[in-house]
Amino acid sequence: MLRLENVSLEIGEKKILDDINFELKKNTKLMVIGHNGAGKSSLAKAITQNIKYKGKIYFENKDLQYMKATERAKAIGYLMQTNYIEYPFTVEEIVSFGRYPYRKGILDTQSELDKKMIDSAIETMEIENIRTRSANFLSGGELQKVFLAQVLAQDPKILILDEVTNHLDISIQEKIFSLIDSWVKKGDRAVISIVHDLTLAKLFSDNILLLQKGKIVAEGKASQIFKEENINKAYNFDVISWMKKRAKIWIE
Ligand SMILES: Nc1ncnc2c1ncn2[C@@H]1O[C@H](COP(=O)(O)OP(=O)(O)OP(=O)(O)O)[C@@H](O)[C@H]1O
Repeated sequence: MLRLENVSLEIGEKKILDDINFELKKNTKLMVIGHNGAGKSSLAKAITQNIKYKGKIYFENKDLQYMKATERAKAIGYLMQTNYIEYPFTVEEIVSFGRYPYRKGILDTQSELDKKMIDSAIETMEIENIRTRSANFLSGGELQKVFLAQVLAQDPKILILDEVTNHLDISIQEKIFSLIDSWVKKGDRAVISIVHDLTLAKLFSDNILLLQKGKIVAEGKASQIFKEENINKAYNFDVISWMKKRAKIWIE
């Protein structure tokens, strides 16, 4: 579905992404993990064409660089790590922006399908109660749900979610990843989630990419990635002992 070939990115002297190669298959949930500054968000920006890179990125064998912006938006939906809105759009308006790739022009009216997708995204994210409210006065968690609803309304084939559970309380975190599970199960779709929470990565991934200083240092199922020799080295920290210690305090 998505293929990266020798993707590299340098800013000044610094190598941000270093010869990245991987393939994202249909019906897969891929999690990207790694230390702060490992290159996770830069990888998301390269895939979504928000940053210049060397190498090739293909969506269904089409070079993403040469796809029209609207075609790319139908292929890939991107929820950035930080989102803010300056103009006081309503929640419904923000969600409806997800449908722009399907309109003929800025003045084109919403189709029945647009309305259906907007309603469905609002219902899925359980934000009906704030539908007519201005986004300027929403809490961080509410705003995050609104942006996720927008990207669901966009109905892409691949979702790229950068720290999607930012601002969301623990009960919503579980819900969001279960929802992403169901979204992928609809078929012919895939998701790439960048997460810091290694428990979420273990629970909700089919595959994991472990990045360290812009390089993929391990790739595979959670059972392979969370081996001490991989994970402790990549974080330069005894991750496994720390995770065990954390888990232990909740077991009586
Ligand atoms: N436009 C830029 N100019 C200079 N350096 C940049 C730029 N964008 C990213 N970087 C650097 O590239 C490195 C990787 O950044 P990136 O945001 O991709 O990391 P990350 O793995 O997502 O980190 P975090 O977990 O902290 O969000 C960092 O050292 C960052 O400072």
